[in-house]
Amino acid sequence: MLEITDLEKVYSTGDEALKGVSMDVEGEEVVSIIGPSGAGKSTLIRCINRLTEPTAGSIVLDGEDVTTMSKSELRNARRDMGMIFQEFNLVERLTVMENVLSGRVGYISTMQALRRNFPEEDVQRAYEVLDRVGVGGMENKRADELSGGQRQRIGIARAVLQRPKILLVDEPTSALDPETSFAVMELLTEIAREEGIPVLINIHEVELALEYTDRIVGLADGEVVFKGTPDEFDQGARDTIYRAGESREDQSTPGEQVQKQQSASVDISDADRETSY
Ligand SMILES: Nc1ncnc2c1ncn2[C@@H]1O[C@H](COP(=O)(O)OP(=O)(O)OP(=O)(O)O)[C@@H](O)[C@H]1O
Repeated sequence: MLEITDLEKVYSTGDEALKGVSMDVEGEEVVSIIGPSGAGKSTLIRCINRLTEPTAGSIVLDGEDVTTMSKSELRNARRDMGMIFQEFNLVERLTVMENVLSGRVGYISTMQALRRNFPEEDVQRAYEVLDRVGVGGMENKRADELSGGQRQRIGIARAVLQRPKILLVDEPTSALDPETSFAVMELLTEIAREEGIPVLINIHEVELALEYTDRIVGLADGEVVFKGTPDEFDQGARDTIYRAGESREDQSTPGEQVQKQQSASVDISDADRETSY
């Protein structure tokens, strides 16, 4: 279904975020990517739909290489990839229903989109999906009137309405309290099973990865250092992922780290791409 081979990403700042990552996601499995801060987890997820442009390697989704696609091919391919974000990426001043229906924008003409003229069946399904994710009855509320957990449910509903072939999830619980985090992970994995699609999740909290995912990929300093099931994830694996990252992080001086942060915030080429999704 999704096959990533020798993926590399070097940012314009010179940061080597991914150094030849290979992994795959099959069938209906839920795979988590874990690793210390700066390991390259977000970069990996975002390279898959080219929100971040990979430097080298291939990403094959359902037999098609995403890395070599033209803009219009990529637009079509993105319909197959439902993306769920850490900060929800909702349009705050729009209603819940408008936000959810934006998941269908890739399927209608520009004129229809401008008039927000969605087919009746999309609207009906939006009601059903909103009900399923636990926010039925909130269709006419503005997104900025909702709690974090409710917003993430809308984010999930929007991705599901897209009828994607895979869900890509970037730190879905980082902005949520622990109880809501468990509820959102449960919902996400249940929904994926109901829809019969695989999920790739970048997740900070190891405990959530162990509880809710079928397979774990451990990244440290841009490299895959662990692949296995939650049962195989022992203290040795934990040390490999987190100590490897720590010892490598320690190699740069505090001055170098500040410099890195400053240059990371001005990577215009990648920031631009974020807004064009
Ligand atoms: N836009 C950018 N420009 C330059 N460097 C970047 C950019 N985004 C990330 N990086 C660098 O790439 C490396 C990997 O970052 P990434 O955000 O992918 O890691 P992560 O594992 O998701 O970290 P976290 O868990 O803290 O979000 C880091 O060294 C980071 O500083």
